[in-house]
Amino acid sequence: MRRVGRSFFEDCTMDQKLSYACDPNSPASEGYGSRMLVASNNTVLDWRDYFDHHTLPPSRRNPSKWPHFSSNYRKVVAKYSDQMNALAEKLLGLMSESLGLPSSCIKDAVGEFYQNITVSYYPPCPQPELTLGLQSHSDMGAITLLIQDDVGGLEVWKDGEWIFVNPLHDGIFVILADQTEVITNGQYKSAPHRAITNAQNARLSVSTFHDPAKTKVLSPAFEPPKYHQVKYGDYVLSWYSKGPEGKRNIDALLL
Ligand SMILES: O=C(O)CCC(=O)C(=O)O
Ligand SMILES: [Fe+2]
Repeated sequence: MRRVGRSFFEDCTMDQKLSYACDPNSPASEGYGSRMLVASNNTVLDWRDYFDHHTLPPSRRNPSKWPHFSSNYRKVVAKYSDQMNALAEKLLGLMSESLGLPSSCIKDAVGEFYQNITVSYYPPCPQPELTLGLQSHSDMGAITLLIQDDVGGLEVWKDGEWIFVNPLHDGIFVILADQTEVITNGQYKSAPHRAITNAQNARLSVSTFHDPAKTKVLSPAFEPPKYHQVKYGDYVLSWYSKGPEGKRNIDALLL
């Protein structure tokens, strides 16, 4: 997956990339784009190019919208999507059991996965201290599975400081997202994270997001609830209108 992702960003001409351009006016639209996140005061521009693939449910999967320049690109993305889907479901099952719930509990609360695969490409940045690759945020959905190359740049906010995530070549980094925090009533917390840049090396990461349907209503599976119930589509709209900074969107749901 890393190899085909890298080939798109490094071997294709700008015209080839732009032939798959996403719609810049529609959040999370499928295709190639730059700098998705802009801070609410419009000042922060992320130092990032990306390609977003809509991969699940099967009705959203249309490989003709994915690059064809590398011969097996579409096959690799489809297979990777299926494998990440199975892993995400398994992990949510183990988390449910760890809380004394039936193993299907969190997955049932999320419903059918809406899965997006985003390949992020961070070119070397001449002045890395002036910008971020991707500003601080927590992911909106249920669970994100991330792989990165050996350059490194992902940081997670823990105990009041940013912790650098050492790249593990064969490791998959699990990032819990906001709806898992709601469903587990805060027993599992979503993790604020960001990507920093560096002046020397381009960096690649692949995030596979597993989200509820926009129509799904999420609420805590435990009493007394600590979070308001929320329709996922409303949550996404508010995330994009207020900006992602840190965890302020999920904090707004606290009772
Ligand atoms: O590039 C990374 O390591 C982080 C990517 C990320 O957080 C995201 O795509 O939501
Ligand atoms: Fe993220």
